[in-house]
Amino acid sequence: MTAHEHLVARRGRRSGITTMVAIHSTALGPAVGGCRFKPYATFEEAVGDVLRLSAAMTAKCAVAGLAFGGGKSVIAPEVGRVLSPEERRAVLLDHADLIAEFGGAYRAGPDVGTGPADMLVLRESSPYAFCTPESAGGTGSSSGPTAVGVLAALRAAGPADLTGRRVVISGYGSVGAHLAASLRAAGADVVVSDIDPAKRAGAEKSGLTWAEPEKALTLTADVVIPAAVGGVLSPETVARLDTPLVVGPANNQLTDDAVADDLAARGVLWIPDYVASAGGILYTLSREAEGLDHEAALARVETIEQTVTDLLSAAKANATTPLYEAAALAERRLTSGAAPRIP
Ligand SMILES: NC(=O)c1ccc[n+]([C@@H]2O[C@H](COP(=O)([O-])OP(=O)(O)OC[C@H]3O[C@@H](n4cnc5c(N)ncnc54)[C@H](O)[C@@H]3O)[C@@H](O)[C@H]2O)c1
Repeated sequence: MTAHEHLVARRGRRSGITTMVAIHSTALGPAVGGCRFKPYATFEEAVGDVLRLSAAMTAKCAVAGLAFGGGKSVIAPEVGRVLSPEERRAVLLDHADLIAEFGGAYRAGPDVGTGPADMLVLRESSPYAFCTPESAGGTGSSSGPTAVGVLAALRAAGPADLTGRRVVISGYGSVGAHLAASLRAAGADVVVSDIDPAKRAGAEKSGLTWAEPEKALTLTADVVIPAAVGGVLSPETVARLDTPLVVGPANNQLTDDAVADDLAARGVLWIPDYVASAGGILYTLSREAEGLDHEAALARVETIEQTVTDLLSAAKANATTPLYEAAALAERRLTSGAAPRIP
């Protein structure tokens, strides 16, 4: 894929905290991507993350059929620093100024560490933030539609009937909780896991089985769903997987693209994260940028099922992996400069 178009990092004039915006591609339209608010051990680590995540957004939008490009932004307070509400607001306003300088070429949404209320603060400087709270006219959290998209991908790749099937979800957060509820309602035996032990009681009360986080991904299961952080699929973890299928919303699950070949060699079907996790962005942009209503936007999220079906057929016909076919599809759309409008 092509090189990045822009990377700007700035120390905020109000907060003194470093924030950055990376635009990977605007070939199909303005770059969209979440604003991640988290401490990084080094500046280079934050830069690496924003570059990787923005490139994944280009592929996510292209494969989803959106006329948008890929971007991402990061707010990186020093490790261990606890921000007061005033300091948090100050750094968000600093970041909003940086976003405004791009004149709409980058548009932010919530990501790890930010939510709809933060998007409202970003909006104070420019209109370039999605997912403000519903009370403020936005579409709020996109975790529900993201879960709907993961379930659509699972329908294309997994067992037709989930009754009694064991599904392990690593990360019992917003998307993980939506998925757990839907999968349990579909009759699956759902195991959840999270690094936050406070979530255990609620999970067990909802009829879910709890697993320790360090073991979750390698449990014997019909489906494993990474729904926490990136970088969880490495050559070492893949060698210990005991499942035929991995599909989930966590961004950048592979430590390296070559891990997709390790997964295939072990007979594990892995649905590329940027394909399975596109439900949130599809829903949000369909509503907020294209003016579709709730039902029409959700119907667009469901198109992920057909996208995954097509990628699996292509991978079978060409003896490749779904990642190879997804990357090739993104590249074709980026080179032609057109994202086909998906109804
Ligand atoms: N929310 C969305 O619309 C959306 C869209 C696309 C992709 N994603 C990605 O999906 C993932 C989940 O998103 P979310 O909105 O549910 O986030 P969230 O922050 O609500 O939940 C993540 C959960 O993972 C837990 N966690 C963190 N590290 C863990 C570990 N090592 N093992 C187990 N649990 C761990 C956290 O305690 C938290 O409960 C993230 O990677 C996010 O980037 C989310």
